[in-house]
Amino acid sequence: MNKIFCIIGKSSSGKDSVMNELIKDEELSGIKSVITCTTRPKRKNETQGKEYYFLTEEEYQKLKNENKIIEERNYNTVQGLWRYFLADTNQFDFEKNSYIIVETLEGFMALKKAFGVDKIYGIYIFVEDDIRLLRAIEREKKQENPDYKELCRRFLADCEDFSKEKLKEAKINVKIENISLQDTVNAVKSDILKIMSK
Ligand SMILES: Nc1ncnc2c1ncn2[C@@H]1O[C@H](COP(=O)(O)OP(=O)(O)OP(=O)(O)O)[C@@H](O)[C@H]1O
Repeated sequence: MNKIFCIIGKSSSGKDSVMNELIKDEELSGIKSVITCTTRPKRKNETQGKEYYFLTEEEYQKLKNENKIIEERNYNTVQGLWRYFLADTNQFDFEKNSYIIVETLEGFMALKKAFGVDKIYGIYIFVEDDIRLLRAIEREKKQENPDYKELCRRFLADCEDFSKEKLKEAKINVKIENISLQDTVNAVKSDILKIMSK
């Protein structure tokens, strides 16, 4: 059954790393990536249209005025307001394709509301906080202008965004621990193939 598969997880849990491996996998070539938009600055190793469409605040305002935003979340960061949003529903054709997207918990809930519970499948990627923080610091070190203040803000915000209560309420379909990246990718892949073949 075709669905939108949502990869969900805290900051630096490994969502993008998992996603990058899945989209390269030929067995999953029938699944289209849903690329969301953001107004946050592009990181050094990111590519326009790959991880996100990096748009300006003006471009966001235009889409908003045209009622093309399905769901959005906004963060007041130390570098200013960063928006993350999904625009335009026309891209989904469940007769033909399944889709995959990296989502927040709120985004996952919004998609269930917009498309119905049966169409949305949540995959929660997690790793213990100590490992996650170390991975976040290592990733940040490689940036041209490392922003450890923002890293800390996001780390703390995750505690609230992914509280036990919210995770329970969201009813995510499956939870997978990201110790070895390859094992995680394999687990996610086999779960997706199982669901699609039903
Ligand atoms: N299994 C793993 N073992 C070691 N390092 C990993 C593993 N998975 C991911 N990483 C590394 O951890 C860092 C965070 O991973 P990634 O950027 O994929 O996380 P994310 O969940 O997409 O984060 P964010 O939401 O903050 O963008 C990256 O530097 C990545 O290379």
